[in-house]
Amino acid sequence: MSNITNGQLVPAATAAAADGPEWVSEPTAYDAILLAGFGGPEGQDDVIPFLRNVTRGRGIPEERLEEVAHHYRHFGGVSPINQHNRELKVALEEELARREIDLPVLWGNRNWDPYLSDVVRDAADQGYTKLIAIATSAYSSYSSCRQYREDFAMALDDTGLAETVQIDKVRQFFDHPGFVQPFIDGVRDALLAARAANDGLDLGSEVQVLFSTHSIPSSDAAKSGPASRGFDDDGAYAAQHRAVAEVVMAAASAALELDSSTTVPWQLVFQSRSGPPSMPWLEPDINDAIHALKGGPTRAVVIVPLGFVSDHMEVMWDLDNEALESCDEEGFWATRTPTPGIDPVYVTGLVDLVLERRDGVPAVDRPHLTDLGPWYDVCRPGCCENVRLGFKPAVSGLIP
Ligand SMILES: CC1=C(CCC(=O)O)c2cc3nc(cc4[nH]c(cc5[nH]c(cc1n2)c(C)c5CCC(=O)O)c(CCC(=O)O)c4C)C(CCC(=O)O)=C3C
Ligand SMILES: [Fe+2]
Repeated sequence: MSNITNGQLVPAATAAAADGPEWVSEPTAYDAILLAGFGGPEGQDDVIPFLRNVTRGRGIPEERLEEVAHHYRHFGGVSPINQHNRELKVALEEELARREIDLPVLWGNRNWDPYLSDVVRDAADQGYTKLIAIATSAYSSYSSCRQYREDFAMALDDTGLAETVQIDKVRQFFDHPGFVQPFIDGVRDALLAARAANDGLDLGSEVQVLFSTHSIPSSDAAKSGPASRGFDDDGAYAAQHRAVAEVVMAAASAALELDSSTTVPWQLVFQSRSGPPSMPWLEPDINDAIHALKGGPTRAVVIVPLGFVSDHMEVMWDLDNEALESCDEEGFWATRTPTPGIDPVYVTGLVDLVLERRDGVPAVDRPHLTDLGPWYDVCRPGCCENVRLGFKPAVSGLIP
């Protein structure tokens, strides 16, 4: 049976109504999990070809590419991200075995070996034709959701397997407890450390928690999420981050038993801006936000990599190197909290996401920590469109 309609791929079982309560897809007998990563270089010779893969047709200025190449070169041309995904694959396999769930985990990347096309071909060779994808990306936007869906469609097209292999994708998991809990633990521990290291620190005024995520072009932000939800100019992308940050602050404050009159100051900031300076991207930049704290009551800064699932290059360079240095310049005590990585609560949560999808668990029974969720199994028409690059076929989305 074909799952291509109007040039757009849709899964065999799609939600009936655009935004109705019945948006959950039907139970599906998946036969394998597709762990889909970003990919990264694994040696100096890989750096330039990798950057070309990522930025093809994107209008990223040459200076920016040279700068980013330098970040990779500094670490021997090796991004830690592939190793993270190898470790995550093993952790998922162990969790599946522990729960006696018979689903193999196949790993493929968008931008580097092992490429998605090769993995999809291998899957079909082994007889796996109903894949449930976990992309290592939690929020809604072109770069963090739709681009994965387009690359799945491209892999099916490249391999000629669009008629044979179905690729569905678990919902965006920004507000799933498995993803959020490691950030809550991290903020709690960081606030304790800040208090221990700074005599008489007033958590209600002298600390600043900076929730950092990848900046994206403002035009992508505006299109993130379904138009029908009526998000403001920065779209679902910013709204989801703000909502999760609120949950993290409330839970960490509760864990520290702060009295109800103490509100720890926090803000959402953006990092790793790329693209030409003339193109608007989400702001403020984390370094500008740190410098802007100068002259105020702030003595300690807690940096939370809320937009990232592991300590990859953007975390190692842009946060651990640049942002911590900005804090140092202003004389602030500073720390960076962990990413989910292979935290058991995160790994368990990812397996739960696969099972709720396999079993068609009703929306009301799906764990979610913000009012925005639980997010959709199947993306709404036009969700996370890229107005710069134009329409491309994508799996796991409803037809416009
Ligand atoms: C939202 C978002 C995430 C988070 C969601 C997710 O995790 O998927 C993310 C993750 C990542 N981004 C990564 C690397 C890069 N991203 C680039 C470029 C871009 N990212 C963008 C957005 C995002 N990116 C955008 C809008 C661009 C401009 C080009 C375009 O319109 O597409 C460039 C080109 C150079 C530059 O411009 O910086 C590189 C090298 C790595 C791997 C790191 C490693 O190797 O450890 C990871 C995990
Ligand atoms: Fe990126």
